[in-house]
Amino acid sequence: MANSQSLPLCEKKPLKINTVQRAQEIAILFLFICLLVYRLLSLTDHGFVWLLAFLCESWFAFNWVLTLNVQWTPVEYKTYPQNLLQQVPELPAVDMFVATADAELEPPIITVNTVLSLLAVDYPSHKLACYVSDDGCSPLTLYSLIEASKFAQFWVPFCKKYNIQVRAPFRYFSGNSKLPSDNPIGFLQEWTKMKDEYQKLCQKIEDAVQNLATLDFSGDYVDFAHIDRRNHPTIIKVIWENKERLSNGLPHLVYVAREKRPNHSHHYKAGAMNALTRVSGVMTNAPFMLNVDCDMYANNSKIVLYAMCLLLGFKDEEEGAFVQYPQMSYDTLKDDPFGNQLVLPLKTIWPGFAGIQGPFYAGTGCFHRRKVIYGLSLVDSEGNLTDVALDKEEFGNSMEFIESATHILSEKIDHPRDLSTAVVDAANIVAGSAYENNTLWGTKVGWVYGSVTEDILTGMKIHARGWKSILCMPDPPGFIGSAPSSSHIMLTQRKRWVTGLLEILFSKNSPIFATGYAKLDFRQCLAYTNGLNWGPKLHS
Ligand SMILES: O=c1ccn([C@@H]2O[C@H](COP(=O)(O)OP(=O)(O)O[C@H]3O[C@H](CO)[C@@H](O)[C@H](O)[C@H]3O)[C@@H](O)[C@H]2O)c(=O)[nH]1
Ligand SMILES: [Mn+2]
Repeated sequence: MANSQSLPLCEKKPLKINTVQRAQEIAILFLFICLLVYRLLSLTDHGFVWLLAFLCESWFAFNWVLTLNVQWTPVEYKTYPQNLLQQVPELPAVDMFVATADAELEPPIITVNTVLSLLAVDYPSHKLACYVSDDGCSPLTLYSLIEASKFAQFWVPFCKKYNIQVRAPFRYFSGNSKLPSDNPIGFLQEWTKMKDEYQKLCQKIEDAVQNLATLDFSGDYVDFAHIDRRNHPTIIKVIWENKERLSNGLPHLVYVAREKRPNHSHHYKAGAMNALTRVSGVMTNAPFMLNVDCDMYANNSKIVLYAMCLLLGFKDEEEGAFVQYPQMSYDTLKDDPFGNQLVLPLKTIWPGFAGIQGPFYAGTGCFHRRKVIYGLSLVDSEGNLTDVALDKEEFGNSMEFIESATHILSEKIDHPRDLSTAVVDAANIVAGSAYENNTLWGTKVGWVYGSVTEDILTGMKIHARGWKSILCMPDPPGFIGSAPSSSHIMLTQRKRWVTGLLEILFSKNSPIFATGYAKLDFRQCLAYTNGLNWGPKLHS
């Protein structure tokens, strides 16, 4: 940890407020109130129509209050990675999760690019491990990752040597990235070689996609022969192990297809994240976990350093249960008719939430403290940290996992271990489909089940336990993902989001209860209510 005498790792600063705009907003609110009072006073004279108008205007006014609340105290965070490198000689380990679910809808080359961008971040490689969860249980995904790990042996040193910014090769070679202006000696030669190698990688993956039937189901792929993606045992493959623990080598890369059985609910992405949490727990047990969707590549090579500045830089850990990078998209349609760029939220909603109890968890581009995911609360009358009891009923039946979780909750740092057969066997057990039966996984521990917007629900429950969260908006942006490619796909996605959000608002998990009975800040409750109400607001 950084010592308190030293230079800061980060700062939280209020954003400048436009006073003219603020005055206008207050004036509008005042007019709303006058109008509502006038309606009320003259209700008896005009009857039903007046009442209807009163109700509509009240709804409008209520939404105005919600909007103002979010935008009232925006903040920004600044980070100082150079101070981190000077003052924290032993940087903490980070486990990085990438989730993919369907090799057809989410082409392996996209997942591969996300993985490559993570393997190449500026952070000591022996402190990183990348886990890919494949809910599609596809040999193509495994094959692509194996090939990508070979390419990474050249790509990662190349990126670090020339300080390349965008380390997802498909973006780097797409022509949007600038070549270094000073053109160092040998650069062009290496650049050309790298481009060739990347094209070969694409070709190999494309060939495999076209000729899946001819894939040789022996060796690494033997588990995939006659596989049924809805009914199969766990498959875990250590694709690359940084055995010598080289700080300038490649991070571990592990493929995980958790067990699926038709009579067991797999809880979609939340289930995948919980399985990866346990698998990584018994394998590397890093105190911090990053999770990204398979189509969200790291666009800024310093993402882990920034996040660590924010997670280690405040005296009170309570300041940050998680660090969230806003969601952004590339290749949106001209003029962005569907608002996929989410431009307005970047200016208002994200900094606004950050100024209350912290940004919501957006499901991707987020660094979590592992102990918070294990259910650690800040709610103790003496102000002490409290944790959920650590036993099989809560965490499941793996002694290896219980031991690793005990270390995390008691702040003990695990010694790095080899990813041996015994370790992989333990990981197989915790990725089993029945592992969570009669445990607290999905309720008090891990990602919360029961919502299609599990991210918002999981984040809100963390806030309700008294934690704050932190926004990280560096320039260039930390993560960029693909936007829905057609209006049809966009509408399906939006419908899913809107339904999920409304379900949370009207369930026992509603922020209204969480502010009454738990530690959700009242203004944060209003901010969540505003967000959960996004659908009806959009269309009213
Ligand atoms: O059974 C599943 C279903 C999905 N996923 C993965 O989850 C991610 C998100 O799913 P997607 O279908 O792409 O949903 P989006 O609407 O694009 O995602 C946004 O909304 C989701 C629900 O709120 C969040 O989980 C995401 O992080 C957020 O980016 C993808 O990487 C999927 O591969 C799984 O691993 N297993
Ligand atoms: Mn997606």
